[in-house]
Amino acid sequence: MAETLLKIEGIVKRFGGLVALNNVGLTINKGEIYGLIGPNGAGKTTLFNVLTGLYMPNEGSFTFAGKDLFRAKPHVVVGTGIARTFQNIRLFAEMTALENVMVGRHIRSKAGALGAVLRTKRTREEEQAIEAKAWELLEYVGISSVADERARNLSYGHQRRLEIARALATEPTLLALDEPAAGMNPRETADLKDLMAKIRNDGVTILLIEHDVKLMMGLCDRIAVLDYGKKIAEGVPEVVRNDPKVIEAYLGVAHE
Ligand SMILES: Nc1ncnc2c1ncn2[C@@H]1O[C@H](COP(=O)(O)OP(=O)(O)OP(=O)(O)O)[C@@H](O)[C@H]1O
Repeated sequence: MAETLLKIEGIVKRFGGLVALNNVGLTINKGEIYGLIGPNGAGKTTLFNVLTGLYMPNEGSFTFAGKDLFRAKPHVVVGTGIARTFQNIRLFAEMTALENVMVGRHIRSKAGALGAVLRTKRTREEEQAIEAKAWELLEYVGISSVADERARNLSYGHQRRLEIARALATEPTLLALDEPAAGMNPRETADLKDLMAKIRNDGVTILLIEHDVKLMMGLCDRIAVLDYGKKIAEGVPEVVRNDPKVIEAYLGVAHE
């Protein structure tokens, strides 16, 4: 029996008169790669923003790992185990790759602000542990060779991986990736697919937005399709791919 990790029901998000999410419900099981597809403006990123506390939903319910996260603030969401990356890369451009990951890791640190100012032994030890973990994560995503480069000087593919490492630094149970393959060449996309499979095999559930239909069909366990803020289909890739509503709204001829 699949174990439910995330469950939303009846989520409504309005921007003035625009209903960006219209009564959306879905369940993500522990250990799966769950895909979200749909045309531009369908509400995919809005849903991510609701799930990570950046947007307050108007209606609905949201539980994660048994906790009520409806209208929870971003730091509460992260603390509960949801991490994300952004469609438009949001790294600290002037910091090194290593420092970027260390920032992500600080959320799990215990010494606190006073300890950081006083540079207590405990703080120093913790700082070393954070740095060691950051190195480990850079190795994990395959970019430790550029650990000391500033983020802004990294290639696009490396920046995407760095964002993933930074998100993983918060030790998430659910990793939400918003178009991680956007702008990547086929080689980088294939490598990214392997990385996502590895992350899932290591026990992290993945929620993924992507327009690369081939990638999604080959990687996801289940896929939901949004169109004009409504979920119009959900299921295993094979079923979603052949759903006439999905073909009409999104897949069309171009993706076949
Ligand atoms: N902060 C906001 N204020 C007003 N309208 C918004 C806001 N964010 C999103 N919208 C609107 O909500 C709708 C859904 O947008 P959203 O970005 O979630 O779509 P999407 O499916 O992620 O699209 P894309 O594939 O282009 O990223 C769009 O009509 C968009 O203009």
